[in-house]
Amino acid sequence: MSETIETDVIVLGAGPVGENVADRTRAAGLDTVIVERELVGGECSYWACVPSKVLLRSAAALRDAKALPGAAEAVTGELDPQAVFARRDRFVGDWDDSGGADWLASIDARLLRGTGRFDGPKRVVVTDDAGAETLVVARHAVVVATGSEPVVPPIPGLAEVRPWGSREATGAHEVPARLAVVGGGVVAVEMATAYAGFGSEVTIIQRGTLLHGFEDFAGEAVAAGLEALGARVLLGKQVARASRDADGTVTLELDDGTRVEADEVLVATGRRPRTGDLGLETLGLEPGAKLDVDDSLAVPTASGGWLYAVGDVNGRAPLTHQGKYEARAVGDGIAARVRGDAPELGPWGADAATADHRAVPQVVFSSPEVAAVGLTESAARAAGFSVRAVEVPLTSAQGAQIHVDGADGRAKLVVDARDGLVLGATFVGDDVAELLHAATVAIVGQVSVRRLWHAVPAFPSVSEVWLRLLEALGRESARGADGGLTAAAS
Ligand SMILES: Cc1cc2nc3c(=O)[nH]c(=O)nc-3n(C[C@H](O)[C@H](O)[C@H](O)COP(=O)(O)OP(=O)(O)OC[C@H]3O[C@@H](n4cnc5c(N)ncnc54)[C@H](O)[C@@H]3O)c2cc1C
Ligand SMILES: NC(=O)c1ccc[n+]([C@@H]2O[C@H](COP(=O)([O-])OP(=O)(O)OC[C@H]3O[C@@H](n4cnc5c(N)ncnc54)[C@H](O)[C@@H]3O)[C@@H](O)[C@H]2O)c1
Repeated sequence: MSETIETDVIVLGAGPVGENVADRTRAAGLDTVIVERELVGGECSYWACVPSKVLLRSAAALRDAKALPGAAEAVTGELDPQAVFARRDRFVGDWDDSGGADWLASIDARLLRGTGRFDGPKRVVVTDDAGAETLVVARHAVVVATGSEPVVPPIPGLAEVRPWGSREATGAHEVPARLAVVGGGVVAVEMATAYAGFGSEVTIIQRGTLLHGFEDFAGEAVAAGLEALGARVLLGKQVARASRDADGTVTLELDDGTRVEADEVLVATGRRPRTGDLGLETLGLEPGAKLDVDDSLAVPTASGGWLYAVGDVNGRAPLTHQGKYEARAVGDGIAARVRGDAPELGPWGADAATADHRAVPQVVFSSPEVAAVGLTESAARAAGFSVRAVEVPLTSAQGAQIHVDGADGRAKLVVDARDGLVLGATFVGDDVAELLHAATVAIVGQVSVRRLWHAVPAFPSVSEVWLRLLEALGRESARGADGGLTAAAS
């Protein structure tokens, strides 16, 4: 061991979540060492959220312009993928993390570059690229924020065709003429949308339906949207085997005998927590498994309350914004304990990640977009709520018709019939992302539909769809403690 460092808090992983932990612990004056083996900023900044959204944005803007008389006539050329890739390169800083490292330096967090591994409680050994080892010992806490890694299913021949993962799809500099996409989750539909927008001949192969876990109409609309972009959508089919010819063509044989040929194949079949090589066995925990946490983000099985896990690695809500929310809670909670104060850990307390269970917002930047928060109708019923659910077309708000010609889409509100509180909302349509936060505020703020009648959406904004949803619940929902819904619940 070349060196031993003592510090108040160790943060393992400098993705968006680890960075936010360090931000809070440093704000509280705690000495903080943050360990990163790749790029400060993590998956999200360089290979996930940011580049994927940049790849999607230009084609979406072009589609909108082409759907608007007056603007359409001004569009005289086609999308230029190379210009989009150049814009993406700018957003990811050409995969240079000096900006992130400078920011860590500016808050006086100590960045240790290398791979961190536990060597017993509160002890992490960091090995740098040259093999030099540093032992870091935490006085108070270790926060694991090592993210997740893609899973490639054991389909015969698949690994041998050298498939793309999300890194290759978000980092590409060329557009394959034909792209096959295996999977039907968020990565699959967003990347299928992006490459269809670039002019690739896209085939998406999914064993079930698209966007499982969202309201059914979301996946159905996205499947129709992909077909409208020229993609082939094969649902209820599995890839049985894969091979690549000498000329580079990949052939996927499906379980029903269908053959799909492509120049590249993107495997987007989910991710697992990155805990396989963290030395968890030295803590009596299982390597490779997600780190289960309580609402203070502590790993309860580790004695002494010094071990925390935030972001993708705990498997609660693997999204950047939700991980950053957990990071703020855990950083402040650790600081409170060190000061000798009791952290606020009750539901909706400052140091508790309550929203992970009740109000996780997510936007899928497909065409149409999908924006959802809270429970779907079926999840609410499964959880035992007495449910009232209503759906309206997005174009019932005139703002949606003005926004773009040929507008389409749906909005759905799921309400607890016993007290009129909002349990969940889903919006599908062009540019619906910005509708979502109002629904998140309604759920977290425990605003009843009775009170929502007084939240008047501006005319002619797309937000008027909220009024249409209330009208679908009925004017009687403006009265009574339960919003008048009990009688109408099923
Ligand atoms: C294609 C794609 C698009 C996505 N788009 C969105 C989106 O639009 N919105 C959204 O909210 N979410 C999106 N996500 C999910 C989002 O990327 C993750 O939720 C987010 O990156 C999780 O942050 P994290 O800090 O927990 O993990 P990561 O971003 O994975 O960061 C973990 C960091 O820890 C480091 N690390 C791991 N092990 C060690 C170790 N032993 N020692 C030292 N360092 C280590 C890694 O190098 C990495 O930098 C997307 C994901 C993908 C794949
Ligand atoms: N806009 C966003 O918020 C955004 C964008 C991209 C990714 N993400 C997050 O990143 C994470 C990873 O996304 P993802 O799409 O890779 O995972 P996912 O879990 O959302 O979807 C995985 C898909 O792969 C399919 N699948 C799994 N095993 C398979 C097999 N053996 N054969 C065929 N299909 C199989 C599943 O049915 C599912 O459709 C998710 O947590 C997601 O929410 C978020």
